[in-house]
Amino acid sequence: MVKRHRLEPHPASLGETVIQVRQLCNRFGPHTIHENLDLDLMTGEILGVVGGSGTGKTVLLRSIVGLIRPAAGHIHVFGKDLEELPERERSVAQQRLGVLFQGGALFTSLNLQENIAVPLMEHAGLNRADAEQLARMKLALTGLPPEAALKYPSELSGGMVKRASLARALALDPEVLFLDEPTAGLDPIGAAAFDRLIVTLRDALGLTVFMVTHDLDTLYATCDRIAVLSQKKVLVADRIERVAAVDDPWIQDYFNGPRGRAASHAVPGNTHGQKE
Ligand SMILES: Nc1ncnc2c1ncn2[C@@H]1O[C@H](COP(=O)(O)OP(=O)(O)OP(=O)(O)O)[C@@H](O)[C@H]1O
Repeated sequence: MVKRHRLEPHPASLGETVIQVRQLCNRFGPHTIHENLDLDLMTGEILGVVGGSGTGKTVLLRSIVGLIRPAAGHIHVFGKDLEELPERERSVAQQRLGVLFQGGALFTSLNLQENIAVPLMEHAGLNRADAEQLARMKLALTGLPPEAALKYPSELSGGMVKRASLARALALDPEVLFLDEPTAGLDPIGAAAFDRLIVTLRDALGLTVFMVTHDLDTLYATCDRIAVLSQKKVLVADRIERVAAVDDPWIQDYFNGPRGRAASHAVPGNTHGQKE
């Protein structure tokens, strides 16, 4: 088994609230997904968002970035409610948010540098030559070799697609990065490398990261705090050892089941999960 050691914790104490979700309600027809959900995302942190399948993690992500209109509640991004902003200002605020969607969402008919050049031409007004040059720099930032720039998504491994998708999420120099299941489908070595990349980029670029994941190793290796979605709200949002101690059946199964204990044992000096 590949052990994924916890990376250096973020040196700075948690900053200000960059995203504030209050009393959020999301419904699809008769189905209520979120009911009065509250959550804060602090500047500079990596927040892991976990919960059972269908608890609404992706819906929460999509609500925050403005892709789903909530039934009720408020989402303040950089201190402003995106819904209340005029179109132009909303678009500027949304460009400060980068999203790595589940599956990557690259255009299959474009090579990698063209994929990343698209938002640079559309939103930053760059000409094609400058956009593609900057696109190659973004690809390098995510650890891809120069020759990857001219490859098409179908020619790449899963890990390379993730990196290219990350490069596209970073195209417009966002301040907050949203990741939906970033390590899903990667082998343990590729997943561990992606964990390191996320922490390195957070530190180097001063990013704040909101990450939906089921990957316990990723949670232990990268996250400053974990938010657990359950019963239509955020049940708890705290440091992992405190979350794992919460007396809730899903939390106990998840963090203190065999896989949770194995992931926590991979962290040097961690005592959580060692008691039966
Ligand atoms: N556009 C939509 N229309 C109707 N229902 C939707 C829509 N998007 C999501 N849902 C429903 O909302 C619920 C939450 O979905 P979501 O994808 O957020 O769950 P999740 O917690 O991310 O799950 P998983 O861990 O399995 O990816 C699911 O029941 C899903 O079917």
